[in-house]
Amino acid sequence: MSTTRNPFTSEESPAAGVVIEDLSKNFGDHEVLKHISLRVEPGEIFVLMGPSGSGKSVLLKHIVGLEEATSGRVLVDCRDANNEETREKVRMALVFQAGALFNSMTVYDNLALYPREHRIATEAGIREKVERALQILSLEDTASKFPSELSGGMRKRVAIARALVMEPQLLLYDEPTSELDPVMAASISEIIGTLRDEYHVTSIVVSHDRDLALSIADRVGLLMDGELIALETPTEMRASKDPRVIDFLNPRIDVKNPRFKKLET
Ligand SMILES: Nc1ncnc2c1ncn2[C@@H]1O[C@H](COP(=O)(O)OP(=O)(O)OP(=O)(O)O)[C@@H](O)[C@H]1O
Repeated sequence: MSTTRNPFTSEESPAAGVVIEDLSKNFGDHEVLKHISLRVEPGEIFVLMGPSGSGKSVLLKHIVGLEEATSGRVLVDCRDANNEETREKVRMALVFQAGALFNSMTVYDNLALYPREHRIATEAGIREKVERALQILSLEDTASKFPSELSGGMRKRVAIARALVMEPQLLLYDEPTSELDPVMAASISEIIGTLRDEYHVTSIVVSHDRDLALSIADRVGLLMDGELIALETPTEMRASKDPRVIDFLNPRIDVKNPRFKKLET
């Protein structure tokens, strides 16, 4: 089993793997996920892509135990994802689309919130962890600022720093580069890559960002209409002959025949 070199202490802790076995999910008679099977290895960066509404967020929710499978199962670090004990035993951190920071608290207090609530260290120990996380993400100057005073890209970095303070075995990102300019998006991708390379955190990233997926992923999964139609390395995906993969990665803009008109008729 690969291990996570904890960035905050000398302690070693196992990076968590994820196993999804024949997972299906229905909401009423809407089949949102259809017989999904995949493994994310400890220390891997797995990027899940797919068109809007294809089921990416629902799949992520199954991994963090927020949705229950209609059939099949999800294991995190060999434990049932829906089991309450799994959330206590496996340190999972989720970086949300909008960052989900508390606007009434400084950046420092946002980062210190989890370790304070869970009494995982003394105040001096918490300071050390928070300062280390801010340093990893080059955010040292923002500690006393409020989230509203930061740019969108900085807020995303703060959200990642806050997740790091939890010393996660599994980091899940939901659209980490959405609403960012291409340079900022590239820097967030680099950070995700660095965390894998230096600390061997397992990362699952839901993203529409083709550049992110093809540059930092170990493997990419492509969901379409609830089906996992491709599960490949970026090199394999670039060379794919599947027209659905080619179309998704290289969308053509056809002003004479716009897609939304097709949807209306
Ligand atoms: N709680 C729910 N009840 C009913 N339907 C739901 C629920 N959650 C999601 N869905 C439906 O499941 C489908 C997949 O939704 P999901 O949010 O996973 O898509 P997505 O791929 O993450 O899309 P986007 O890229 O736009 O975020 C959608 O049709 C959505 O309406």
